[in-house]
Amino acid sequence: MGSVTPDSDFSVTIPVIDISGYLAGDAAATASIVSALHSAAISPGFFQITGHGVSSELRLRLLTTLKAFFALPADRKKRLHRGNSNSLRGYESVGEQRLEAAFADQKEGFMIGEHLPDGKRFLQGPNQWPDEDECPGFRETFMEYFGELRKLSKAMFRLMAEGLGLEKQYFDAFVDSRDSVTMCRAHRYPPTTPEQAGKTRGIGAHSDFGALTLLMQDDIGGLEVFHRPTGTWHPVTPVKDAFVVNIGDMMERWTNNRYTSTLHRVITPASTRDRYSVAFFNEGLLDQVIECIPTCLEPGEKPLYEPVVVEEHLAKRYGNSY
Ligand SMILES: O=C(O)CCC(=O)C(=O)O
Ligand SMILES: [Fe+2]
Repeated sequence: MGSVTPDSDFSVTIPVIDISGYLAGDAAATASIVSALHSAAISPGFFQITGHGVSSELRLRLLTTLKAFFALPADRKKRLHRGNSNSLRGYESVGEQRLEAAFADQKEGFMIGEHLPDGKRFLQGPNQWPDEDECPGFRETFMEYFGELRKLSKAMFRLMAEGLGLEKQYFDAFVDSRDSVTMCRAHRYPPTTPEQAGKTRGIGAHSDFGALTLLMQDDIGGLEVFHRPTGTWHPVTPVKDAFVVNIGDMMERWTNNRYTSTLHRVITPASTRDRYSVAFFNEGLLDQVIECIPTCLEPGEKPLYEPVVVEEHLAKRYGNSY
């Protein structure tokens, strides 16, 4: 994927949507939130949400404990390597994932999910954690955040359901069952030099595999989305207190391409500071069949995709990226 300098007179707008009216139960506000979200999901497939109710205290506490975790000695982190896990839980060092063939991602990560002690299925299983005295509060804070993002995800799916003309509980079981697969990965992107900036990838160009991603990013910047018609890259500029939300491949397929799963990447800007982000991937229920949602088909229109089971779809996509 070549990098093209954006035209000076062309930019992609990433809408910022305040969802507080919906959370407060305001019907008029909800109608306009549903419509803003629906059109953002169609294009550009990325938006940012504010007024989401996840406290700044929790977000800051998570960032603080993440910094402490990534600052642990390498051998302590490697003890928690995701290679120990059947469900990709745990630590990965810089360069281990490759989302764009020509570049090893310049990030380190730590993945958690719902703790399922006897996980026998794909992506299901126990988490790995550092000892409490090594990294006080890390486990508790990360799991508290995980629970909050689960709740917020359910709200986002309800808004999408309304936008798609479905009953609002349509996705509830998919997103919020005990067995719903949700992978949450924290990242640290080491700073880069002016010489290296633009030549390496924090994370290579990719689209997300699952249905919907909620991302917390700090104020460094570097996340970019691809505009296919012009072949140009555009920043997702950090907005204070906002989560970035994007449509993944599963939702694109489910909606018969009504919603767009947009290619994105992270170019680590030249900086003296690390960049931190935390992605929450809603991957759904492994046995769910993803098959064109009825309201996404005009009379006479044909589904673009064969039905696929979530587990098969994810196994293929995760397999290709590691
Ligand atoms: O760190 C970011 O800003 C984006 C991460 C991302 O795209 C991913 O993990 O899929
Ligand atoms: Fe992504």
